[in-house]
Amino acid sequence: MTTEQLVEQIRKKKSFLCIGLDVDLDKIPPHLLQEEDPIFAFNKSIIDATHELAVAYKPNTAFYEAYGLKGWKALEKTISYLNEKHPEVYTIADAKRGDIGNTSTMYAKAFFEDLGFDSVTVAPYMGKDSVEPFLNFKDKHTILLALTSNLGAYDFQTKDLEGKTLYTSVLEVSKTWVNAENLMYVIGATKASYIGDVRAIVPNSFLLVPGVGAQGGSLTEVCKYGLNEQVGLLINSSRGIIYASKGTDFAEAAANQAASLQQQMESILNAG
Ligand SMILES: O=c1ccn([C@@H]2O[C@H](COP(=O)(O)O)[C@@H](O)[C@H]2O)c(=O)[nH]1
Repeated sequence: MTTEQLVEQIRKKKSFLCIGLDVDLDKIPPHLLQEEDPIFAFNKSIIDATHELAVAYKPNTAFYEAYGLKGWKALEKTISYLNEKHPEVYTIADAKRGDIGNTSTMYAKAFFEDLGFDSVTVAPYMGKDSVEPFLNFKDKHTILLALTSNLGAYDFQTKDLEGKTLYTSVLEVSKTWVNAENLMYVIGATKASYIGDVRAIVPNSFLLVPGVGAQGGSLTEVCKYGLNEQVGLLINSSRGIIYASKGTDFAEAAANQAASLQQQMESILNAG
């Protein structure tokens, strides 16, 4: 999907919500465990109930890899379902990959060609040649970890490196790479006070912002400095939406949580 198509969806739905499909078999409604594929059954119900409220879905691959072959099959079924039934939604494989060039090329093929995701999250630590293979794919986005939502972000990302912080270098240097227009960045919602600085370096890029809901980040704070002319934000919530109820009403409860965030987003967009 192109950035323009994503922006069109955001304007149409008045939403920049991304729903995280982080499926944990210990947390889904027990009645689904009798299904042949409980992970897919859960995802399908959540997607069907929320697709008009969200513009993106983000399965975190760890939650599928943890279940071996049946987890990977559920991931394949989920992305196929999204691409076939809801082709207008944007898809993110939250896989946090990145390796030497030829290996990165294989990661990119796995997520973009085999599975058919629109984007994949990538760690910048191994530098330019580890990221550029992802950037070579037309109409696909590479979402670079810049300033993450967890506490450990302060261990390295905010540390000074030759007069600037490490995450600032990630933003500045990555902007110079070939096909940099295919980059987006992960900025944690818990780091809202840094978003003005981020926008000073990447005013036009999309930011994937996890950390609202279960991690305590504030949508309003993120939007204050994060919005740009194309909206430029995808706000992710996973547990706060998909585990709103463990009963038979789980999909409806998820839709209510998603609707609450979508309404806040609509008000913010109308006010801007
Ligand atoms: O900095 C980051 C990068 C990725 N994540 C991922 O986003 C979701 C957040 O889930 P919640 O349940 O809404 O907290 C999850 O998949 C994380 O691995 C992040 O939180 N922070």
